[in-house]
Amino acid sequence: MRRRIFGVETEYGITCAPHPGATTGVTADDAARYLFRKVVAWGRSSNVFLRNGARLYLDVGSHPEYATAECDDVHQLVVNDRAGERILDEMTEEANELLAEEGVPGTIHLFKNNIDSAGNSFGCHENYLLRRRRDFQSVGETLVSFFISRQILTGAGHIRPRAGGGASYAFSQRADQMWDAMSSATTRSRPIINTRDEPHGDAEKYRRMHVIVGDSSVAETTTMLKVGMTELLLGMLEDGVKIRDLAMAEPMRAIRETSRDMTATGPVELVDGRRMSALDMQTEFLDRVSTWLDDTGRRGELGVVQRRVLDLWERGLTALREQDATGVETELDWAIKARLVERYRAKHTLGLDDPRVARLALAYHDISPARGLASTLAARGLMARITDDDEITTAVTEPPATTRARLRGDFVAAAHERRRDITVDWVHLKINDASQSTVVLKDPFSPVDARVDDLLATLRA
Ligand SMILES: Nc1ncnc2c1ncn2[C@@H]1O[C@H](COP(=O)(O)OP(=O)(O)OP(=O)(O)O)[C@@H](O)[C@H]1O
Ligand SMILES: [Mg+2]
Repeated sequence: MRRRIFGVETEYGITCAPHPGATTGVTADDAARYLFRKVVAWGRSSNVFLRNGARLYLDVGSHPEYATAECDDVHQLVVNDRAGERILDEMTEEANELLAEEGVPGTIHLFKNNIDSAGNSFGCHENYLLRRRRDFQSVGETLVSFFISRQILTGAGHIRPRAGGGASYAFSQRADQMWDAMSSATTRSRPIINTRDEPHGDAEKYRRMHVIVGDSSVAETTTMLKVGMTELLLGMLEDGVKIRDLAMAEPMRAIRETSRDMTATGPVELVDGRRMSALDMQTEFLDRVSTWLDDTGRRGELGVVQRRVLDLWERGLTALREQDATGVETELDWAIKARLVERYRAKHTLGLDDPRVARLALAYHDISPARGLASTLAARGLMARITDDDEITTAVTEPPATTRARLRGDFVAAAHERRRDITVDWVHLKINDASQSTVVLKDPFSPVDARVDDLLATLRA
C-alpha cells in the first residue's frame, strides 16, 4: 500500500470539580489557564509545537487541544495519540498541585470525550493526506456515507437523554452535533468533512482531508480501527476503484438515525432510491476493500496492525448482526462502555438516566490513570491495548522517525536546549534572530532535509 500521512487532533473537555462540601469558583476557563501556566512560561504562548513534533494549544472556548505529529503508520498514530493524553495528564497533575498550593479546594479533570454537561460539543478531527485530483466531490459523497455508517463500530457510546424523560444508549456522542456533510467552515456548520483547502504541504500534489465527524476514542483498538479502516478505504479509492452506489439521500438525517439505532439495521435512504442499513453499508465497504486487496495482491503487503484492523472490522459487524457484543466488548468503545454501565446498573438497580450512571460513563473518558477508568479496565483485561507504556513514554519526547515530524522535533529540541527563539508550524521552521533563517517543508513524507541540518548547525553554533 502507498504510504499515507495522517494525524489526529483531540479537543479535551475540562472541569474543576469542587472538593466535597466546598465551592471553587474555578471556571473551565480558569482551569485551562492553570493547565497551561507552565507551557506559557516556557513557550511564551498557549500555542506551541513540542519536541515530539506535536502541536499543543488552547483554543477559544477553553478546550485544550493536542494535535499529533504526522504519522505514516496506524500503530505509530495510536502511540502518539496516547502520548498526547500522557502529556495532558501530567499538565493536569501539575495544575492540581498549583490549586492545592493556592488553597483552592478543587480538582481539575480532563475528559477525552465530545460533549460536556451543558451540551457543548468539541471534536476529535482526523487528517488524511490525499493525492490531489479534480473529482474530490464525487469521492466525497462516498466518504460521507462511510463516515456516517462507521459510527456503528467506532462510536464512543452515548447515554442520550430522551425528550420526555429517561435515556437511551446511542453509538455516538458526536452524531447529534453535526450539521452539514461537506463544507469549508468548521465551527459554523460543523461538516462531516471539512473542505477548507489547507494541505500543510505541496498544494500542487496534495490535499489534506479534514474529518470532523469522529468521536474521540478511549480504547486504543477503537482509535486503531477508526484510522485503519479509513486508511484502507482511501487506499482503494486512490487506486481508482469507484464506488458510486452508496451515496445517501439525506446524510444529516441518516447520521442521527444511525447513532440512535443500536440494531444498526434501520433503513437509510440512498440517492438511487434504494434503502440500506448502516450494517449492510459497512459490510459492503469491507467486502469491497477485501476484494480490492485480493484482486491487486495487496493483502500480502499488509502489516500486522492492518490485518488486525480488517479482523476487528469484520468481528464488529458480526457482533452487530448477531446482536451479541461479546466478541468486541474489550475493543470497541461503545461496547466496553455499555458493558461497564450495564454491570453497574444491575448491581445498584439504577435507571440509565440516573446521575450516578452518568458519572460512571463520564469517568470512562477521564484521562487520569488515577481518577479515570480506562487504566483500571485495561489492567483487569476489560479493555484491550496495542501499545506498551514504554512506547508511549518515548513518544512523549521523540517525534515519529519516518515523517516530516522528525525534522520539526529535532529543531524544537535543539532550540530548547540552546534557549533560542524560534517560530514553527506544520510546514515552517524559522530562527528568530537577525538571520531570520527559514526552511519550508513541503513534503510531509520526508524525515531528512539538508537545509534543516544547516538550521540545526546554526542553532548549535
Ligand atoms: N500534509 C498533511 N496531511 C495530513 N495530515 C497532516 C498534514 N500535515 C499535518 N497533518 C496533521 O494535521 C493535524 C493538524 O492539526 P491542527 O490542529 O493544526 O489542524 P488545523 O485544522 O489546521 O488547525 P485548527 O485546529 O487550528 O483549525 C495534525 O494532527 C497533523 O499531524
Ligand atoms: Mg486543530
